[in-house]
Amino acid sequence: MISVYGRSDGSSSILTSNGSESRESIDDNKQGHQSLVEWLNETLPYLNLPWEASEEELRACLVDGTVLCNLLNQLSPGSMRMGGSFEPGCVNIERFLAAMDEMTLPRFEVSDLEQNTSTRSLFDMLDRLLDESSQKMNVSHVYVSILRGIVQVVEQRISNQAENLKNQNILFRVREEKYRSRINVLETLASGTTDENELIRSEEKDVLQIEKEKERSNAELSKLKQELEIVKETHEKQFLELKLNAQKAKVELEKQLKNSELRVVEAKELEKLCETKTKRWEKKEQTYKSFINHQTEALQELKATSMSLKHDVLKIGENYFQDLTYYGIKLRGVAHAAKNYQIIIEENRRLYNEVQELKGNIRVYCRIRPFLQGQNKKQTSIEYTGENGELVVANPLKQGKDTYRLFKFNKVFGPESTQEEVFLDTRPLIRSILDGYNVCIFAYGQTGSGKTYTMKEFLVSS
Ligand SMILES: Nc1ncnc2c1ncn2[C@@H]1O[C@H](COP(=O)(O)OP(=O)(O)OP(=O)(O)O)[C@@H](O)[C@H]1O
Repeated sequence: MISVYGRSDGSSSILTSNGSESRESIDDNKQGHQSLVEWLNETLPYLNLPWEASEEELRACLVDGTVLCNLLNQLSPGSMRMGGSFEPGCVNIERFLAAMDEMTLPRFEVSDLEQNTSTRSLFDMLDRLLDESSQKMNVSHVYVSILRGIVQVVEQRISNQAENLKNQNILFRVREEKYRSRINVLETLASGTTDENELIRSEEKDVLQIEKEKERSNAELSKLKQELEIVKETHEKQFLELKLNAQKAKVELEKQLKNSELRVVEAKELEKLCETKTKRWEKKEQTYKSFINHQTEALQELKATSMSLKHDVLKIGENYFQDLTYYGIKLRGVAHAAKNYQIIIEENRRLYNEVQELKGNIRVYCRIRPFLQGQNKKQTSIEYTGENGELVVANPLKQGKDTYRLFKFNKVFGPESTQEEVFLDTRPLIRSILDGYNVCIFAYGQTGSGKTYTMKEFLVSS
């Protein structure tokens, strides 16, 4: 919609459909609006319009045409033909237009205003007429702006009336369509009953189907009721079981609560024990720390001693090496001496065995056994034993020269001779055995003469 606003200088500004207008035109429009309000209050004091009255308030004031008529009567007394009071609505506007005719101002017909399509051109024409009249009749700009405002109010009112007429036309059309549809229904009802019968049959079929469905639904309902009862029983059983379980769980929970309380007490005791243990550990830690410090000090001392020992060991090693070299030299001398010693020993051995050979390779010794216990000591046959191995044996059974018989041995051991004495005389033969010479020692004599006794001791001693 495009609205035309009056101005104090007689010009007009155009407001676009989205309501945008230049800043300059808005300021001019405000000034014109305020001057219009001031003029209306001065002309008709009973209006008592507020200084910043909005355009809507201004329109509401002017909408019924009474204020327009009063204004025209005030500006041109006696121009309005009325008896002191105005009728509301279009009557006042018609009177206002008639007064304008008398004032030879251009006018318009109310019937033209009722047609909404030509309203815009009509008001454009009015605007132009107002411009022309203001130029021709030297009417003040204020007056022209008032008239323009009046025209705008009339425009608004007429547009509202046109909108109402449109709505009424739409309502009438809707009602007409309703009535037409009812008439069509009635015509179809009157046209024949066959369609109705078919409709009735189909309705009966529908009723039968509905009854069947009702029976099915009843059966399903009874089944559902039975299932519901079963479910109810099971739920009750489950509820009882849950109740029992809950009671058991409650008892168990109480037990667990008691156990937990006991555990809490135990935990507190443990906490106390832990505290005491931590104190002990702290004490032990302190003792260990002091011990470690002591040990570190001892270790440092040990390190120092080990260093001194190492120094001493090095010194000893040096001395040992010197001693070793010294003893090596000595050992070489000893080895040299040993070589000579071996030669001397060999020589000695050779000489020794030569002595043994000189003593005799075959030696015969005689040992006289002493009398055993229970033997008569007077019944001996030994008459004489010499130191050079001579032995004289007496035979009482023979007489003369044959009574005594002389035997010659390397040595004769008497009855009092000991085992050591016998061995000392045979020991050089044992050395000859060790020197690699072959030696044979055997005993000869009658039974019980002491061969085993002598040889045993000889073997043990050797
Ligand atoms: N010189 C001795 N001094 C003391 N007792 C001896 C001596 N020689 C032997 N006898 C004793 O004489 C007993 C007989 O000695 P032995 O058994 O050595 O004789 P024997 O010659 O070996 O006899 P046989 O040929 O029967 O074996 C033993 O009881 C032994 O102890």
